[in-house]
Amino acid sequence: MGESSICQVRATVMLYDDVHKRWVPAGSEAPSISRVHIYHHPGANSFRVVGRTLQADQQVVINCPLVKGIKYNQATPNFHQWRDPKHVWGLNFGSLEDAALFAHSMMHALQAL
Ligand SMILES: CC(=O)N[C@@H](Cc1ccccc1Cl)C(=O)N1CCC[C@]12C=C[C@@H]1CC[C@@H](C(=O)N3CCC[C@@H]4C=C[C@H]5CC[C@@H](C(=O)O)N5C(=O)[C@H]43)N1C2=O
Repeated sequence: MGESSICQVRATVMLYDDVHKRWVPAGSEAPSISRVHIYHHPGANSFRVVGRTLQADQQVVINCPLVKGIKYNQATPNFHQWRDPKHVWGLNFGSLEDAALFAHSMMHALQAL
């Protein structure tokens, strides 16, 4: 039994560049919409956020394990963010519905850990 997707949304995945104090698109230079999933591995009871660009190249722009205690910050209805040991991730959602769906699944995952 592998991983299954518990939600998929469209979002632009951003990383915060602490040096220059600005957000940069994850992956390539140009901001692009990605399909972002939260995958659940029932065996290990683990979750991770995986996003791939919608273009043909399907570049993986985020592959972030979720660990217990992560604070998920809904900075605005459309822009949510969280920290991992090395990065600050930001998701600019394609719609408010996607934002709400992702937040719901994220909160579920964080409670299940
Ligand atoms: C304690 C802690 O870690 N605090 C973190 C947040 C946090 C809290 C709790 C748990 C986890 C975390 Cl992560 C923190 O405050 N962080 C994380 C790194 C960046 C930031 C620091 C300073 C700047 C000031 C402004 C603010 C900001 O970035 N935005 C405002 C709200 C939405 C607004 C929306 C979109 C992005 C797209 C580009 C830019 C723009 O709109 O042009 N932008 C924005 O400007 C966005 N900041 C942050 O969020």
